[in-house]
Amino acid sequence: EWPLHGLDDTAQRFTDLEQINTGNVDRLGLAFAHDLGTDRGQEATPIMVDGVLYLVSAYDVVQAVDAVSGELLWEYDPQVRAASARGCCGPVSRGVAVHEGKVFLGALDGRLIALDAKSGQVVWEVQTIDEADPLAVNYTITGAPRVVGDLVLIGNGGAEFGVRGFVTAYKVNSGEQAWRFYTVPGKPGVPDHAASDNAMDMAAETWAGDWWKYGGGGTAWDAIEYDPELGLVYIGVGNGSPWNHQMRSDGKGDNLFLSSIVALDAKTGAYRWHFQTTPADSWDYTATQNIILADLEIDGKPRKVLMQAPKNGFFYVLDRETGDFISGKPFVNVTWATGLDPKTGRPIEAPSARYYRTGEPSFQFPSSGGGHNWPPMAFSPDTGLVYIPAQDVGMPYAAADEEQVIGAYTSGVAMDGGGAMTKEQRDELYAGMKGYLIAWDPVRQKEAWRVNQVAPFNGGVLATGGGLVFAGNTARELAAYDAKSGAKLWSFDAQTAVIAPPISYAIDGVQYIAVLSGWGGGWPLTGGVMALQAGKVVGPNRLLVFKLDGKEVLPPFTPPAGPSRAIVSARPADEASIARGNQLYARYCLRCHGTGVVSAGAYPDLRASGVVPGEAFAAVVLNGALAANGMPSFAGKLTPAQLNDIRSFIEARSFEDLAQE
Ligand SMILES: O=C(O)c1cc(C(=O)O)c2c(n1)C(=O)C(=O)c1cc(C(=O)O)[nH]c1-2
Ligand SMILES: [Ca+2]
Repeated sequence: EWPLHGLDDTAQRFTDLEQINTGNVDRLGLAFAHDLGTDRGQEATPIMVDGVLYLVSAYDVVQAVDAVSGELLWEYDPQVRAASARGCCGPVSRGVAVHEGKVFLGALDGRLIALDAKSGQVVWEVQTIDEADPLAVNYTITGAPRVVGDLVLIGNGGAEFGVRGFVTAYKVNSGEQAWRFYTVPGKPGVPDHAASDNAMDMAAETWAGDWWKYGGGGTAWDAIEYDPELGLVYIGVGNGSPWNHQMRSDGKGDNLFLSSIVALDAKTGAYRWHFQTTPADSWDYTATQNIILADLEIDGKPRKVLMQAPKNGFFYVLDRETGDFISGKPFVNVTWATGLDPKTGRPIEAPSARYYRTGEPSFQFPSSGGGHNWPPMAFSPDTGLVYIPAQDVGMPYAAADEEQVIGAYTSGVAMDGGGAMTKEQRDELYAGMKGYLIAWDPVRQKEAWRVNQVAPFNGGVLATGGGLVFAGNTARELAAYDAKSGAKLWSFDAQTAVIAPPISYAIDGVQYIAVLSGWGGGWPLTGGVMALQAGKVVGPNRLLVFKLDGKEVLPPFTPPAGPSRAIVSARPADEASIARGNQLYARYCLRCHGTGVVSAGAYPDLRASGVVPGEAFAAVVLNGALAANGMPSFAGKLTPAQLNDIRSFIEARSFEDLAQE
């Protein structure tokens, strides 16, 4: 079975199944494919219990599927399409949790929902966000809930818009709240009456200014792990809100517990220890990335460790009993820091890194997308290696001078819609982008091997007792590699990108590999041209299940043609309007419609949208004509004059890229 998000409490994503192995993986074939019926990103780890796969696809649609036949047993749709423009990265989910006959779903709109595992009927649901909070509309849930004893834990996202992060534990049977832990302090003098109270007194000493206006950030939008032996829960905490430390905290203090791993008492939520990977985060360097527990021999002594490869580019090994730093080294190109203090693990920052101090734009690796993002890494105790879907992508950081707007992208970093860079600058940025599967030795803190991918932002990883590593990629494949050498032994044309992590299970003596295919999440939405590096990779979303000698074939698929024709016959004349439109586009539109108004395929390409030049544009953007499809109304946020500026910018980009001779 595959009962927990990371398979078991170690969350190593290592199955000891070995029927499929290095000697026969070339015989691996499709057992069945199941259409998910949605058209956005697939990020979830399926859960397999009692012969049933529990999936959650885009828009949080949950399905129970027979794990041998592929028959759909039931489906539950929480109806979150209208909320799908909330959050940074599309209507994605990283999975459900299944426990004693219940399926738990964290829905995009903030609800935690318990379903009956047999029927898919709702047993209970709670709204985890305080709807009276003026920042409430900025919250989302994309992560998988985690069951810990008789509690189910869930965090949230939204730190690109202005929120205050927290994790809440609910009783599995009733949905009654057991405890809540805030990750950053609230407004001074306003008590929380939460499990985090004492820790927040300590954390508040590391903040300055009036950060609570923007919430401060610290969202726990992905990793929550549990060590039953120690009774500790480990929470991966995200970036500051806004990113810009000057704007958030007057440029003062480490801002606990941003970009930290925090250990809590599993029963009460009380603080136990923390380790901060990026003090005073200013780059969206979350420490929400997946956490793996292992027992490693280090300097001749057995150590209970926890491992993480957060966005900031350093691979960390910590003592999971105490939070003590054991070791850390860069696993990708890192320019914002020159290394870590060998005793404390505190980064030694490059002088240019804090763009708000220098007043200069500062080009740094990794970008806000991270050296490693949410696609989970895996650890094989057989090889002693961690397998990381990693990347080198740089990014120009500069302080924003305009006022930040709650409810829009509120990073405090100057955003460019993709119109201000010269072609040379863009080419340089794009040429530096690389994606890898890196095998990392956590004891020696050294790379063992790496596979070069076609483009960055590739799939999560599964390691197996058959000596294999499975990972999808943005070049439309699921692939298997030799865990010792990285040699590519097998691949399958999935007709679309595979970014979700594969799982494995066995039924009646047959081992299966299962994965969701489908592209979405942050990169294809915002990346624009950059995200097209691997070509057009949006295709049918499916559950794909493989076994030895599987004989099924996918129906043929032809990717849709790209946009071909400009929507205007001349570039708009008003350059000032185009420039204003570039800024407005960056703040309101880019996160779905892409840098430079280039769609990587997940959403309509506005450069070729007949809606933009006509009357319908205002109906869609200001009056919510397509709200049911997830395109929200921007009434009250954008004036008709601003809409005109956005139109000018889109038309200019359309003419630049698509005008016919
Ligand atoms: O700060 C946050 O609250 C937050 C939330 C999320 C999310 O919930 O998906 C992402 C991020 N940040 C983020 O920085 C990021 O790179 C990211 C990528 C993705 C994705 O699904 O592809 N989500 C998120
Ligand atoms: Ca973030």
